[in-house]
Parts: sequence; structure tokens; C-alpha cells
Amino acid sequence: MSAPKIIVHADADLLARAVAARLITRIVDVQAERGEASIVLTGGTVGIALLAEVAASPARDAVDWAKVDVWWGDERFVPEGDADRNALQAREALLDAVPLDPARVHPMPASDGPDGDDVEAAAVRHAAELRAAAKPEDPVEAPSFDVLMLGVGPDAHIASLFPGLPGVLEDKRTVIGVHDSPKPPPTRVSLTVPVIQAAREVWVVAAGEGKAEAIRLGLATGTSPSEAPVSTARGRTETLYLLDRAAASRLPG
Ligand SMILES: O=C(O)[C@H](O)[C@@H](O)[C@H](O)[C@H](O)COP(=O)(O)O
Repeated sequence: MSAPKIIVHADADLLARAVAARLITRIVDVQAERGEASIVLTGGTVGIALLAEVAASPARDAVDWAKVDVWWGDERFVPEGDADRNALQAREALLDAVPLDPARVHPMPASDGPDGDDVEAAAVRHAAELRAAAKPEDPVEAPSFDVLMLGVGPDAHIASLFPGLPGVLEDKRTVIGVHDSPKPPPTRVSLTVPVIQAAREVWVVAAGEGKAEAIRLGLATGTSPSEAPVSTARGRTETLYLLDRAAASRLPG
């Protein structure tokens, strides 16, 4: 696991623009090496704002979008067309504006999908999709994502792994159904820590004073995952904490 690097931008708008530029560059670099790239999107305010900044960037056409695999870190388990879906928000912000291959876009299941409202079956279905996309050398039964982005909640959750819930301790499954989420909606689907930590690069993206304590916990030594799931956000070759000044206002000394 790589030690976190902290990069601070002046405010939330600049953060979104800078992460968008970084994402475009990273995809271009990975595609120059291997032809294709895989990214994991996050919902949340900055997570969606940065996608809109990618869409607005003149550099976006440097990416071969048809060779980008798009996945999500978590999803609200609501119907396909629900405005709360991270996937729907991402489509509106970016995905509909670039020439992706639909077969390479992998939203997590919705509650009106083939498994109906059975979130456990939906998680198993998505785990099978990840397994099918994994290569023999991948350390878990999921792709080793090139860039996995995570927002963080004021309670220090990442994806839909919340403090005090068992999901953050899951060490076998790659995808779980989440029940009783403290943040609505209560039922969700989430990647687990082993998949997150198998990613080549993990980027934690956070803005605002309300995230400062969560960021402190995420970087402090000795934080327990159950207390602050964000402390598990580490990539294999790179871990970036991409922050605005307010979110960086309580960094551990
Ligand atoms: O499913 C969700 O509720 C969101 O995806 C959530 O995990 C989000 O990423 C963080 O809470 C940060 O969100 P904000 O940037 O809006 O605070």
C-alpha cells in the first residue's frame, strides 16, 4: 500500500478543475502504456462537479473514451431513473457527452433491475461482473483499477462503508449490500476495502470544513477502520488526498 500524498487547492471549484485535469492526464498516460484504462467514479458534490469539469475541458478529446472502463465505488439502491443514482448524475455530468463504449460502462444494479429489491442478489450480480473483468494477475476478483476516486462524508465514510457498520470489515466479498445506512437512502451497494486497496491509484477527493475532521482521521496513524472507513483508502502504487484548504484545515501534525 502506498503512503498518502496530500495536495491542497484553494477552494472547491479549483479542486474540481484540478482533479479533472489530473484525471484526463492519468487516463491518457495509462492508455499510452496499455491502450485502455479503468476508472471508478464517486458520487457526491465534488465527485460530480469534477466530472462536469472533465466534460468542459478542451483536453477531454485527448482521451480515447471508447477504451475507458467506467465503474462506481458505491450506489444508492433505488430505481434506475431515480435522480439519487450516482450513475444517473455521472451520465448527466459527463458520460453522455463523450463517446464511451456502452459495454464498458458498468453501473451498479438498481432496485428495479433483474433482482428486484433484493440488494444481496444485486451485489452478487455485480461481483460477477467485476470477476469477469478481472485479469489473472489481479490480486482480487475484480480489475485493478487505474484510478479509483472516493468522496468522503463528514462521518468519515467512503463509498457506502460507514463507521460502525460491518461493511468496512468485509474481507472476502468484493461487493456488498448495505442495510441501514445512516445517510439516506438506507439501502446501498458498495465495493469493499480489498477491491479499493487493489486499485493502482486511490484518490480521496474532499472539500469543505465539514470534511476536515474526517480527513484528519483518514491520515492519522492508528485510526481504526470502523471509526473512520476513510483510513482504509489506500492504493497500491499511489494514494492521493486531493483537498481544498478547508478540508485540509486539520491535517495531523
Ligand atoms: O452515496 C452517497 O451518499 C455519496 O456518494 C457519498 O458517499 C459521497 O461521496 C460523500 O458523502 C461525499 O459527498 P459530498 O461531496 O456531497 O459531501
